[in-house]
Amino acid sequence: MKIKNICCLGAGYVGGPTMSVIALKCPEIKVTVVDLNEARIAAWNDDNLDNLPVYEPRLAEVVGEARGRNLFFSTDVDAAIDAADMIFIAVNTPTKTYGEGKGMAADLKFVELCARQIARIAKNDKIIVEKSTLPVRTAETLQTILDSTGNGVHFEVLSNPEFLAEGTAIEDLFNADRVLIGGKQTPKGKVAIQALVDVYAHWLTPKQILTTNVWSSELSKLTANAFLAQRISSINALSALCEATEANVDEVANAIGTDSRIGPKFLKASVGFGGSCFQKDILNLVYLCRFFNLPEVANYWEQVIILNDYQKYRFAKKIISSLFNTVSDKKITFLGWAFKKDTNDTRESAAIYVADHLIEDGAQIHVYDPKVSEAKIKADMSYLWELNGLTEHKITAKLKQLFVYKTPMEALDQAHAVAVLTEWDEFKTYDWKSIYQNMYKPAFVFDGRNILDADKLTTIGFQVKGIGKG
Ligand SMILES: NC(=O)c1ccc[n+]([C@@H]2O[C@H](COP(=O)([O-])OP(=O)(O)OC[C@H]3O[C@@H](n4cnc5c(N)ncnc54)[C@H](O)[C@@H]3O)[C@@H](O)[C@H]2O)c1
Ligand SMILES: O=c1ccn([C@@H]2O[C@H](COP(=O)(O)OP(=O)(O)O[C@H]3O[C@H](CO)[C@@H](O)[C@H](O)[C@H]3O)[C@@H](O)[C@H]2O)c(=O)[nH]1
Repeated sequence: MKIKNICCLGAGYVGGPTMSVIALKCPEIKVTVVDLNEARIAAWNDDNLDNLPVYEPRLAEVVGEARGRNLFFSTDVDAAIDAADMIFIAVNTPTKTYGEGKGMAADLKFVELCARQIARIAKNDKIIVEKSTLPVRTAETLQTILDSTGNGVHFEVLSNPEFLAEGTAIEDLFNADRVLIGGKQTPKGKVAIQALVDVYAHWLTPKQILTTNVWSSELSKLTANAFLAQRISSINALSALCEATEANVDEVANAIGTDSRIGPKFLKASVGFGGSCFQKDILNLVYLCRFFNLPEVANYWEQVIILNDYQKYRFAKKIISSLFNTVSDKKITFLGWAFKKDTNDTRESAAIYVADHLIEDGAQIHVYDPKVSEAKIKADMSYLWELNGLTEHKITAKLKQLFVYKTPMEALDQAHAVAVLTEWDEFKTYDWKSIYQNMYKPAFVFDGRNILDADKLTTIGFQVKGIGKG
């Protein structure tokens, strides 16, 4: 079966880049990405490619080539569903903030709405591809909804989780370690799996395309993120021990990473992992384990999150204790707000939680991030405080302790301390000598990413505190 028309529900960080790459690599397939969010779609259609709603290196180039040729962005969801023979669901699946499973389970309401809409519109057979990250056995729920509300057409549900990391999305899609496709082992299931394999085979080798049953595919996505996050929490746990013993966490990571069984990647100690996926997916895994009455397994994975929270708190506490146990009315400059470099995404960024702790202690937080806007930074804090039950009055008061700048030098002028929250390359290139001259003394640098040259900064006169450095 040859796919001619693809539709993707959800034009976010996954739907936008993945469909752009599919369109680029498969010029004979028409790809339409739809979203309910009109502003987002307008931004994807903006003539100025600098205004795309997602910042990713090389994304503008890919969109520029395919858009209008065989790549389209639209809010007409019904028309796109009707025309497609393969429909990707790439909508958000955040942690539930209400009701049963609040704070743990994935909120599947957006996915369910997609299934109901597809069932209502579809008049011919369609392949439905789960691209969103979903709890194991969601395909069963989708199939039930599709079959019981549909117009008698056949729906074949595949699981095709996405493994791209933000900041390297295009590179990850062009040269994926692997693409995973789970489907039913029935004749129709196998045809659907092959149809999706053929899409990816436009640019990936057979070795890069793995096929499994649906449940293994769904569970592999949660497992991959749990293992990756576990490595970060492991090295971050040891960073605390390094600080107490004068060992150097980067040296320890390098020493263990050269063991080919351990490997060097994902061993960078930090202020804590962020992003929309790790925490959400592990909480979801923990919830599933408890649901299946496996409390020991649940507790094991939950510790990865507990340690990550500890790491963010520890960083904030270190700033407070170093600044003579009070940050009240002191200017602390945050370099970086995004959850990692080369993205404008701030979801679950460590910066949000560190800022919360410091603002609670009376600090004035002055932020510069090369890709994150003032509105976004303020919205991130307001959202956290709303979730924590703060009144509007209290939120307005706390926002007065938060300042955002368009240039780093303004943010750094007359600061008591600098904290590096994101590992943007440009921070390494600043004129740290003149920054020092314009700061209160003693001038502190808290490098939450261990990216700055600590020896050089110490020579200039800074008091430098890295992560996991004694
Ligand atoms: N962000 C990542 O790097 C990443 C990587 C791999 C997997 N994932 C998973 O992919 C999924 C999407 O993540 P994201 O970061 O792209 O989310 P996102 O919030 O950036 O985008 C989701 C989009 O779906 C839209 N949407 C919601 N309901 C809709 C509907 N019924 N019809 C049409 N559009 C609808 C929203 O308006 C939003 O624009 C999640 O399950 C996530 O866990 C994310
Ligand atoms: O050694 C490391 C590596 C990462 N991080 C932090 O961990 C977070 C997540 O980073 P990364 O995994 O690179 O970015 P994501 O875009 O969140 O990607 C993860 O989550 C995606 C969504 O599920 C998956 O598709 C990817 O495979 C998975 O890497 C960020 O805050 C990083 O700064 C560290 O602190 N130390």
